[in-house]
Formats: sequence, C-alpha cells, structure tokens
Amino acid sequence: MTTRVRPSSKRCAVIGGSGFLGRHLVEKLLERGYSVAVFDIRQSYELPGVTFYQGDLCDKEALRPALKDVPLVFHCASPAPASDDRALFQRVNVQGTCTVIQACTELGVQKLVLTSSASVVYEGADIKNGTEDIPYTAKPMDYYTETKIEQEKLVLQACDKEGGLLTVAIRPHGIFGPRDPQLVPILVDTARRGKMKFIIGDGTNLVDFTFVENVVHGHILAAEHLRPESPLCGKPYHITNDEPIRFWDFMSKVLVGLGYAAPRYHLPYMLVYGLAMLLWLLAMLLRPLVAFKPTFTPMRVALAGTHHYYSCEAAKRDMGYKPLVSLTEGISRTVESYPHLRHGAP
Ligand SMILES: NC(=O)C1=CN([C@@H]2O[C@H](COP(=O)(O)OP(=O)(O)OC[C@H]3O[C@@H](n4cnc5c(N)ncnc54)[C@H](O)[C@@H]3O)[C@@H](O)[C@H]2O)C=CC1
Ligand SMILES: CC(C)CCC[C@@H](C)[C@H]1CC[C@H]2C3=C(CC[C@]12C)[C@@]1(C)CCC(=O)C[C@@H]1CC3
Repeated sequence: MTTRVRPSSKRCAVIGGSGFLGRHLVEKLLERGYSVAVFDIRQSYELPGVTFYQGDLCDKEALRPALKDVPLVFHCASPAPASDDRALFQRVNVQGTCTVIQACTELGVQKLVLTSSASVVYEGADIKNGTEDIPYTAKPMDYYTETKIEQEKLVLQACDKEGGLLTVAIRPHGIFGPRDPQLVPILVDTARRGKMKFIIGDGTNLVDFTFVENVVHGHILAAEHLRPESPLCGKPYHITNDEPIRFWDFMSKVLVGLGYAAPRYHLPYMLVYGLAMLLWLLAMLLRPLVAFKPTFTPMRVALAGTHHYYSCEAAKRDMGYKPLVSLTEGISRTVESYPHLRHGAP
C-alpha cells in the first residue's frame, strides 16, 4: 500500500524559477517561510530551502518529481520574446502548458498560478486604463503573444471549483528590476550602438512599467486568495505599478541613470513603424541565407509609440493588491544594480 504524504501548505513549486521573475518569486517565497521546488531547463543559482529539478516542462515524467506532494504551483516559464521562434513558442507555451496542467491534475496539485501577460489584448492600438474584460486580440503582433493567449486560455479553462485544480492568471506588463535580462540590456546595447537618439512619435504616450517585486507580490497574493469560493477562480488579473509613465520618460530615466544621453530628436511614428515592417519582411525573406534580427521590430516600435496601460482595480478589490515599490524607487534600485552596464564601464 502506498501512503500519500499530505502536502504542506507552505510548500510550492516554481516552473521557470531560474529566470528573472522566477528567481525574485523564489526569494520572496523563501522569505515568507515556503520551501520551494524549482523546475527549469537550466539551473542559474543555488539557495538554501530550494530544491532544483532540471528539465523541459514539455516532459511530464521530468516534471513529476518537482510537483509531487506540492499543493501550489507557479508557472512562469517561457522562451524569451526576442527568440521569435514560432515552433519553440508553440511547443513550450502551448503544448508544454497542457503538460503542466495534466501533471498538476494527476498529482493532485490544488492551485496553479500562471504568469500570463497584459499583451494578450494588445494589437498595436492605444489601450488606456485597460480592464480584464478587453477581448484577446485577434491580431497578435508576434508569435510570443499568439502563444501567450493560447496558454492563458488553457490554464483558465482548466479551473475546476468542484474539488479539482484551481487556476488564476497574472498579467504583468513591462517588468523591470535587478537581473532583468531583457529591457535594460537591450536598451543599453541600443544606446551603445548610437541608436537611442530618437523619440518615436510625439513622446507623450503613457505605458506601464512594473517593478519586479510588485509583480511577485501580485503572484503570492493571488495564490493565497485562490479558493473554490473566491472570485479569482479561472480569472486573469492585471498587476501594474499603478503609475503609468511616458514611455520615453522611463527610457530617459534609465539611460541617464546609467550615464547615457536621453533620446532627443523626434521621428514620425508611422514612418518608423513602416520601416520596421519592411526590415522585418526583409529579415524573413533572407532568413535561409543570413540571420539578422532587427532591433526595432514592429512590436517594439508599437510599444514605444502607443499608449498601453492597464487598470489593476480588480486585483485591488479581489486580493487586496497594492504596489509595494514606487516607480522612482524601482528605477533607482534597477539602475544601481547594473554597474557593468554604466556608460564607460569596461
Ligand atoms: N519580462 C516581462 O516584461 C514580462 C514577462 N512576462 C512573462 O513572465 C514570465 C517570466 O518572464 P521572465 O522572467 O522575464 O523571463 P526569463 O527568460 O528570465 O525566464 C523564463 C524562464 O523559463 C525557463 N524556460 C524556458 N523554456 C523552458 C522549458 N521548456 N522548460 C523549463 N523551463 C523553461 C527559462 O530557462 C527561464 O529561466 C514569462 O511567462 C513571460 O511570458 C509577462 C509580461 C511581461
Ligand atoms: C529599442 C527601443 C525602442 C526599445 C528598448 C526597450 C524594449 C526592449 C522594451 C520596452 C518595452 C518592453 C516590453 C517587453 C520586452 C522589452 C521591451 C520591448 C515585453 C514585450 C516582454 C514580454 C511581454 O509579455 C510584454 C512586454 C511589453 C513591454
């Protein structure tokens, strides 16, 4: 006879726990007294209280030991948006997420918290104070977004309030903070190549940038408020800093903080967007011959030149969310954490 260990409510697993958001989440969970199993395709650190399981989330047998006897699972793994690899996104974000759901169900996991993205409703047009009832976009701007939509639908539809797996999705936007491998490094690289002199559009467009610790806070609140009778079951929630900022002011603050010049000259949005489309088409056509990745993709240009900020009122109402770190504090902690990216650093 096999005896089933009753999962401790202070035990959880973080799929994607080696990544930027995942590691911040793991650190906060440890601080709050959880013991954590990290499942990731790579191991990027070691910490007391964390057990690492290295494997591909598409492989159910590899996932099983990490999720066994765990009541709560966070799924924040994804290929990087910049990889732009359709087959990889499809395999990991869609098929892999099906595998995660199956493994959770088979192993009796009680709660699954997915890291989705606010970009599931974004199609390049302005979004001002967007709420969670905006429909998924029918015209996703890249493969990453296309598969994040599928992924979110799968997880939310799997919610079973009658004693089965409970699910909720967190939709962050523009996460930044120490150890981010994407936003600040791409920005600095672009500046070092002399390409951050221009403001796309009139520079007044407001967007959300969200400090990583606020995103973590939203995930933990969601997990702790997810119960069969709570409104969270099967729902998505925006988690933001609740301080929309002009896209180009944010970029300038980070650049100037690191010793680079702020962008100054304006370029018409439609001109840059048109050029980005042309470059993207060219890159597609030349792909079999030469691999080149334009910095200014249509998605990035759209994000840089339109309003895209979201309401986090639902998270405030249903889980008592409020941002813990202000934008000013978050930017200064981020800038300080990148001494190697400062202007003139060796
Ligand atoms: N960074 C951002 O601005 C935003 C991120 N998100 C979402 O947040 C989540 C975390 O993103 P980041 O921490 O920024 O990315 P990241 O790239 O730092 O972390 C993702 C982690 O997933 C792991 N992973 C990838 N494929 C895997 C596989 N097949 N099996 C196991 N592990 C795998 C990677 O090794 C990595 O450690 C993702 O789901 C992303 O879509 C959502 C909105 C904004
Ligand atoms: C070259 C410049 C015009 C822009 C440099 C900064 C960008 C790299 C970032 C600005 C907004 C960011 C963002 C994301 C990635 C990095 C940026 C484009 C996401 C696409 C990451 C994944 C998501 O789910 C949505 C994010 C929106 C904002």
